[in-house]
Amino acid sequence: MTKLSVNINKIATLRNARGGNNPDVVKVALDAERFGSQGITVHPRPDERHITRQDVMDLAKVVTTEFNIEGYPDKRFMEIIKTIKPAQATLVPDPPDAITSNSGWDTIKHLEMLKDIVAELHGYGTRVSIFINPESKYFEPAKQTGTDRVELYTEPYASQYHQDREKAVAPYVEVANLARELGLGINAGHDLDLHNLQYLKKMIPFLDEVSIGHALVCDALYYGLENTIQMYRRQLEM
Ligand SMILES: CC(=O)[C@@H](O)[C@H](O)COP(=O)(O)O
Ligand SMILES: NCC(=O)COP(=O)(O)O
Repeated sequence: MTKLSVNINKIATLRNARGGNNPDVVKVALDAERFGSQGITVHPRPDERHITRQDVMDLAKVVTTEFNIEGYPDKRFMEIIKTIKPAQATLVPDPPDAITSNSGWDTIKHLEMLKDIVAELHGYGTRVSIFINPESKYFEPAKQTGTDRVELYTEPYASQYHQDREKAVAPYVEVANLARELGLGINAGHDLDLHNLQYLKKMIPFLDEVSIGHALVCDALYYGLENTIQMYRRQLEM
């Protein structure tokens, strides 16, 4: 079964726009779980443009599904993980000023650093996932880091989907099979939506988890959060 983890970054974006507590990210997370989300994902970026460190502390007290925290493994991020010991930490190579995550790790170049980070996170009892581009050369080194899973960076798939979905998905099928041969768990995320999700799942039926935020929150403006979460869940169960 492929789990849906709802990324609530954009709920915090809306909240921060007015400086109050509306929408309340804790309430949205609890409601998302009640509506069928099988995990909650957040990405507390250094500039706190959306999810803040305090949000993460507050959510850690109440999230009952899998709590997945994404981020660049700097001192601030590692302190957050050490403090709350979430179910999963997803390492992304984002520079502080990145408008969004736009690439996976060069696991060849950063192998030794990632090995140390993965070992430290395992010491906290946290599963580790490493954000990765669909390029085969990065997968054996990813395995060498000791990571439990990789997260396939799916923006290139999403951006090509409408032009030629077979061509768009091909590299992902190739590296997903390689990851499985290596004994790596497989997550996927970035720009997945109600148009492209079902085909990705069909072509990679053994996906462990998808984390979806931006498109899902946008869809919820039209369909409501409960209906939207169930629409995404159905895409994974077809
Ligand atoms: C790692 C990834 O692809 C996304 O989870 C990322 O967290 C999106 O970040 P923004 O919500 O800041 O665009
Ligand atoms: N890891 C991907 C994620 O959490 C959400 O990405 P997006 O759906 O906001 O693009």
